[in-house]
Amino acid sequence: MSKMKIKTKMVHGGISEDAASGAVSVPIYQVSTYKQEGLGQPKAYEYSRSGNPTRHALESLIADLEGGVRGFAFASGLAGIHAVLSIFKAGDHIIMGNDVYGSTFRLMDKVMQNFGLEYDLVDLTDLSALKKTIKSTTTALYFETPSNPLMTILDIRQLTEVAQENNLITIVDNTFATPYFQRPLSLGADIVLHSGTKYLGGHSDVVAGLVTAKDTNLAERIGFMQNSIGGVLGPQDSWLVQRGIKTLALRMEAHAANAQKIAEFLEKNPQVSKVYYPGLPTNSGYEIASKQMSGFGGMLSFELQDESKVKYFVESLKYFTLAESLGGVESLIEVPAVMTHASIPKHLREAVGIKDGLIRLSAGGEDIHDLLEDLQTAFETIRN
Ligand SMILES: Cc1ncc(COP(=O)(O)O)c(C=O)c1O
Ligand SMILES: N[C@@H](CCSC[C@H](N)C(=O)O)C(=O)O
Repeated sequence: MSKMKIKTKMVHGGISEDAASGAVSVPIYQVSTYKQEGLGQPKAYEYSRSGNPTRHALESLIADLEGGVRGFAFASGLAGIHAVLSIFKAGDHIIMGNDVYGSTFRLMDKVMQNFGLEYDLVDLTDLSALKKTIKSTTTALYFETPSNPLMTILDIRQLTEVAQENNLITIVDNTFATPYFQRPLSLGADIVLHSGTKYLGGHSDVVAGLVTAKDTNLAERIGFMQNSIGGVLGPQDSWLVQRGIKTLALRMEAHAANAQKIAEFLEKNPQVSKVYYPGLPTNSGYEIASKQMSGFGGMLSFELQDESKVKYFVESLKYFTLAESLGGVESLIEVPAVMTHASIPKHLREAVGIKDGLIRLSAGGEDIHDLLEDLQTAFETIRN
């Protein structure tokens, strides 16, 4: 039989039904502990932090989708990132993309550093900068592509080649692309992680993190940290994320189609000075994105010619809700410098190009005509 295609895997991948009852959705096992056969004889599960059938179904699904050996579900994306960073030890040096998500930076800078992890932020579009930063204690390379919020595209294949030559573990945050559009493990990465709060959940109703690894050694180390630190995803939320993933392919097509049209609309607008969307041929990441992604995603950012109008603009929209987060069926808009990336000091933010006036937008699944009309009205409002 031919291998299951990614779209089919979203519905039937991992553990997608209940063998005992025939239920076509995995039941919510709302339970903390499991009866043991005899002393020292647990069955498949012994305690729900260590393993829960509903969570396990989701974990097997993310592994299946990304091509990993085992998956892990956490109480948030950051809990997953924390567990992954915890597999390293004091004195290890990690190289991070210089425009990683603000709270990932904060976790590294304000938490992990206190436990002895060292890090450098590097512009990973510049391979020579990466090579110059690698030192004898460097153990890992960590990045997002597309990045939050500038949609910077990094060449996963090229970066993992450098990482492999230097025995570094490559960790990719695949939140923006999702496994529907991009699968970093197939391009040489070792660990892939997600804020499941975003496209995987897809309905702005759950906070979750998902991780998967390419080999059993890494998977065992992450699994040990998941159980030891304990930031696991509960059964209700595991079920919600699995349900979200069933429609991921359909939603991603809609998000990307809307984002492409919005980006083209913004690019033609004289009130806009710059648009960041990898699906625009004018974007510096367009060629690499076309090679390593099968779609450009639903996220984009832009700058207004007149930065003083940003507040007025984001507050005058009807369908774009002013809110942090992304990847839900409802369109969202936000200002990274004040909202999602406020945890990055201004000088670091500005050095990578996150200006105070940058606006980030998550294209939802609404009718594109309504979305464009809403934006057009806001542009007219700020012009008057
Ligand atoms: C790219 C990216 N990675 C990780 C996270 C962290 O995820 P969470 O909010 O689920 O902890 C976020 C957003 O919060 C994000 O945008
Ligand atoms: N206030 C939060 C930041 C949430 S950002 C959520 C999401 N990753 C996004 O980019 O929209 C914090 O301090 O962590």
